Amino acid sequence: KLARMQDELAALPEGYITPNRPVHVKDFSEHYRIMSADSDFRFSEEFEELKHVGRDQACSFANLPCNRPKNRFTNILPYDHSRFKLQPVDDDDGSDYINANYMPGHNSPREFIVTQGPLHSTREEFWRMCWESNSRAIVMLTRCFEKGREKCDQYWPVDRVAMFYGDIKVQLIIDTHYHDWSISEFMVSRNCESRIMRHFHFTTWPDFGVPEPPQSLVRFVRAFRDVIGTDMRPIIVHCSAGVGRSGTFIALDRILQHIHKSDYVDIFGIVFAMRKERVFMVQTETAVCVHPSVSAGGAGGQGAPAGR
Ligand SMILES: CNC(=O)[C@H](Cc1ccc(NS(=O)(=O)O)cc1)NC(=O)[C@H](Cc1ccc(O)cc1)NC(=O)OC(C)(C)C
Repeated sequence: KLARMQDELAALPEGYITPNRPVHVKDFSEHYRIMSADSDFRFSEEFEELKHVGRDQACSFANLPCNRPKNRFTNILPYDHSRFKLQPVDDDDGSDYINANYMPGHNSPREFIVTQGPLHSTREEFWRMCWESNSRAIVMLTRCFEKGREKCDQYWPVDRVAMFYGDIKVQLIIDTHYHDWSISEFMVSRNCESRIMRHFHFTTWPDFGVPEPPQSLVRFVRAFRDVIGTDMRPIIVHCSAGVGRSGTFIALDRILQHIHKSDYVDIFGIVFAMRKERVFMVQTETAVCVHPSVSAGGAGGQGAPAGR
């Protein structure tokens, strides 16, 4: 069946971009060898085919004068059709706007909400999105400062003193530190209702770089998924722009779950689908190669918490 699918794909006319390119897991190492040969030549060719995917879609709300200051970067704007809409506040133009898009995952078409690292001026909107989406998990993939540049606001309390972000109260309950990440639990309250939200913070992934070793990211994704399971409430994912590291995290989460139940993997199709929802999802063609030995659980768990 897979061979017939691959023959049909190969027979498609020149220039037709196929949204799906399945590769059999047992062939993945050979596939990776071929694609990465000559300085990733075929990976670069395939990545180039994704360049324009989704780019014909409107970003009209992001470009409204009242919303422009809410965007961290001028070239990273949410598409209208998949943007998260905040509950509007009275007659406040733009009060439903945040730079964030719904994103499909392995378990559901709106499993994730991908967003930019909050600005100091948009931290209240960020917490409104956490509350109004009914999310119980935040994945953060950047540090607040990298190489002296602000990548993300310090939007959460660093000690047990409660912080208020608009009408939302956030109080740290517990935080556990590991070598490459920390996991915190917050009590989040609004209008006499309280919820527990978890914050999964991966701290060793440089912007435009790769985690070192890449296996640390695989371990983080597995630790995250071990805690979350298939909770159907949206998972909020952000880095600085909410495209490169966020897209790679979601792609890896999908791949690791998919290959537990299937004998093929379609990385191209996953990135193609994400780019229809948010611009530039996954920024470089050097995918984090998931060798079957890792997906079978060979990478080990979180290890003991690092010293504080
Ligand atoms: C290559 N860098 C960028 O495109 C960043 C946005 C960005 C994308 C991805 C990431 N990595 S991440 O998604 O993993 O956080 C960080 C920052 N954009 C900016 O710095 C843009 C400039 C730019 C760069 C490249 C381009 O093609 C168009 C415009 N600058 C910019 O927005 O300047 C402000 C912050 C002063 C308003």
